[in-house]
Amino acid sequence: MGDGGAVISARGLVKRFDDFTAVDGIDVEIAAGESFGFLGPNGAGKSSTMRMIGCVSPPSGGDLRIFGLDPVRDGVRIRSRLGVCPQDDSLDHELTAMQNITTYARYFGVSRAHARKRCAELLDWVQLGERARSRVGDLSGGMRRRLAVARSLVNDPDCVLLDEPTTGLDPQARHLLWERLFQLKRRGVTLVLTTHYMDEAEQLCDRIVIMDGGRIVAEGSPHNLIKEHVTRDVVELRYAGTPDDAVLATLPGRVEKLGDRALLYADDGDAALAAAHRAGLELTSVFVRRSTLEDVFLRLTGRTLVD
Ligand SMILES: Nc1ncnc2c1ncn2[C@@H]1O[C@H](COP(=O)(O)OP(=O)(O)OP(=O)(O)O)[C@@H](O)[C@H]1O
Repeated sequence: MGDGGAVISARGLVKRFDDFTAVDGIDVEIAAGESFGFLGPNGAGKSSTMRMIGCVSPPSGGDLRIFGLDPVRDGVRIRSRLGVCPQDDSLDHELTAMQNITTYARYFGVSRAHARKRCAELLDWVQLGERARSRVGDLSGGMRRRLAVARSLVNDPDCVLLDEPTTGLDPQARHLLWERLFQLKRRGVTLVLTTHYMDEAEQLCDRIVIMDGGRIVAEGSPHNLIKEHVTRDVVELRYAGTPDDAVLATLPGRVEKLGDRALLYADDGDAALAAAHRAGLELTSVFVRRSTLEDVFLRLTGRTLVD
């Protein structure tokens, strides 16, 4: 495979659109069997990176290897081992669920007889067996996402690229899809996904990079990133009016002001909460929670992921 077993290896990877740089020299190494995420807000450069990895958009600079191969020269060989689930499902809404997958299977040279069996198995696996004959236009958003995932597996790929797999889905549909992705992970399939949902990154990924403005601002396991960049707990303080900065400065821990609320970062949230009550702030609501990747992003960029 080359690159010491790396499925994906990028060095100084760049993507430019005319004079705009969408991906600005990133280094990424993804090992076989890993579940890896690109986390970042809209416009961070996640999809541009995925499209280069998926061999649909050539890099403007740097070095990229997938399975040790060059995506520009060896795109066909790479794609035969990759599953790609793009952000816009690119499903044909006039065709049935089954037809969407069988058509795709033929691109990969799966024989007609075998394609039918394989596609039926995949539809069952994503719980769409009973909707095989339904037109895609009649399926819900969650069903379409599951169909797109099933379709990306027709060639039995070693690595699956999922661009925002659950954006726009309701919680039940997201959890069903997550469960299926866990199954793939357990089978040893390498998963590479983009997301702007921190809980998705925390749930699914062994390791993530946080992207902002085309660059990587942090890398590590979700657990370690939180440990490294923020405290264990956060107290969310909502207040009436404008709080006195001098009072906020007396609170134990780092304070981050965000519009109508302040975040108080402290390892012992309950003690910090008690101190906030004692400080005499005019609070309308308070609660203590564990720090998340959202807090890491805020710490590193000064912005929230959903800005
Ligand atoms: N084909 C293109 N031509 C010009 N600019 C582009 C093109 N594709 C992407 N961009 C720009 O590159 C930047 C990064 O876009 P990209 O889609 O990679 O971000 P993203 O992190 O995936 O965000 P999103 O979650 O919105 O998809 C954006 O500012 C976008 O407008």
